[in-house]
Amino acid sequence: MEGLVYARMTPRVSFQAVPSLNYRLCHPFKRSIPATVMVVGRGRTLSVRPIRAQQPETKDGAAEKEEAADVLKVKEWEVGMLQDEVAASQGISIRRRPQTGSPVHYVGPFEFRLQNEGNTPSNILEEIIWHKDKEVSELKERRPLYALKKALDDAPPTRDFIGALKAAHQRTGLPGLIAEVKKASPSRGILRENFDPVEIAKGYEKGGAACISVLTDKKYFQGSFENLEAIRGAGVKCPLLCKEFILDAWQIYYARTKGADAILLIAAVLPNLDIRYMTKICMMLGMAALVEVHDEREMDRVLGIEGVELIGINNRNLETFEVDIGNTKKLLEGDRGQRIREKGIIVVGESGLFTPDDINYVQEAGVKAVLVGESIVKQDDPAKGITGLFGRDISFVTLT
Ligand SMILES: O=C(O)c1ccccc1NCC(=O)[C@H](O)[C@H](O)COP(=O)(O)O
Repeated sequence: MEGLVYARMTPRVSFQAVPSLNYRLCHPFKRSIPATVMVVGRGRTLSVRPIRAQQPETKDGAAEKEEAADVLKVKEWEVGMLQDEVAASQGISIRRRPQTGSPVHYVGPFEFRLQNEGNTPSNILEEIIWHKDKEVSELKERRPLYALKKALDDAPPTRDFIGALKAAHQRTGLPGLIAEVKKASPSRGILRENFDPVEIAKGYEKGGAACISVLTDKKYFQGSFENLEAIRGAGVKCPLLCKEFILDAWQIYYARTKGADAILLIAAVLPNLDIRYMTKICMMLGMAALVEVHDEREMDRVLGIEGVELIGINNRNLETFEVDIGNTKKLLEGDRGQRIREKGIIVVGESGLFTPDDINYVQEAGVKAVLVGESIVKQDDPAKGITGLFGRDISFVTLT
C-alpha cells in the first residue's frame, strides 16, 4: 500500500538521506530548511524516537565540519547516482550503494528508521557490493593510494597467470585448473571447518593445479588478505588470483601489495569503462584480469572491451545461487564462440564442477581452464580431490 508521511523538520537539521525515484525527501542535504519532509513509497516501516538535543544556531567549528561532511555526502551521492545510471544503461541491475542512504535518519531530536527499496538490497550480490563499497571507502581513508603505490616496490614479483593456464592445458590436454581456497560461501555455508589455507594451497599445487584462487572477503566467505599473503609467503609457486569484489582501482593495488598475480572483475557489477580502466591497470602492474560473466548480455559487453584476455563464465547465478553448468555451453555457442576463438581469449568455466564428466562437458563446450572450489576444498586431501575431479592424476600427465 502506498504510504504518505509528513513530518515537520526543525531548523538546522543535518540530513543523511538522499532522494530516489521511490523515496523523496525535499531538499535532503540543505541545512536550516524550515521545510516539510515528505516520504512517499511502498512497503516501508517508519519509526521515530527522540535521540538528541537540538543543536545551537551559531556556526561553530563542529557545525562547519558537519556542513562540509554534508557537502561531501551530496557529491558522493551524485557520483553514485551517475555510476548507477551508466550501469543501468548497460543492463547492470546491481546498485553500487543504497540510493536513499542508511535506513537510519536523524531529524532534529528524532531518529527515523525507514526501510524501503532504496536502502534494502534486492539480492545477496547487491548486499555484498554495498558492504564492500563501505569497507573500501574506510580502507582507502586509512591507506590512501599514494601510500599503497609506494608499497608496490616491496611486493613480490608477479607471475604469469594466463601463461600458467595455457602451459597446463598444453601439458595435460585438459583444462588448466584454478583451484579455490574457500572456507565458506553465502550459498553453501561453511565448506571446511579445519581450514588451513597454506596447507590447502600446497595440496592443490602438489595435485597439479595451474593457479590458485584465494577468497579474501571476510564477511561473506570467511577469507582474508592474510591468507593470500601467507600462501605467497609459504613458497607456493602457482600464480594467485585474488578473489574479491573489486569496485575501485585502489583494491587492485592493494591486492598486488599482498602478492596477487590476478584479480577478478565481475561484469554484473562493473560498467564497461571500469572494466577497461581496471584491465589497463592490471596490465601496467603485470597482473591478469579474469572478467566474469553470467549471461549473453554480459558476454557481449565484455567481448566489446579492448584488452580482455581471460573471461570466466560463472555457472552460478550470483543473485539466485542457481547453478547450471549448461550455462558455459550456452554462452560459447555460435558467433560468440567464434569471436572468442578469433580473439584468442582463454575461457574459464566456473562453479558447480564436481566430476570428470563435468570437466569433459565444459571442455567440449570450449573452455581451456576451470575454476573449482567446493568439490576439492571439501576433501581431506585436496591433491586427491583434484585427482578425483579429473578422473586421473594430473600432476604428472604430459602429452606425448
Ligand atoms: O559461492 C557463492 O555462494 C557466491 C555467492 C555470491 C557471490 C559469489 C559466490 N561465489 C563465487 C564463485 O562463483 C565460486 O567461488 C567459484 O566459482 C567456485 O565455485 P564452486 O566450485 O562451485 O565452489
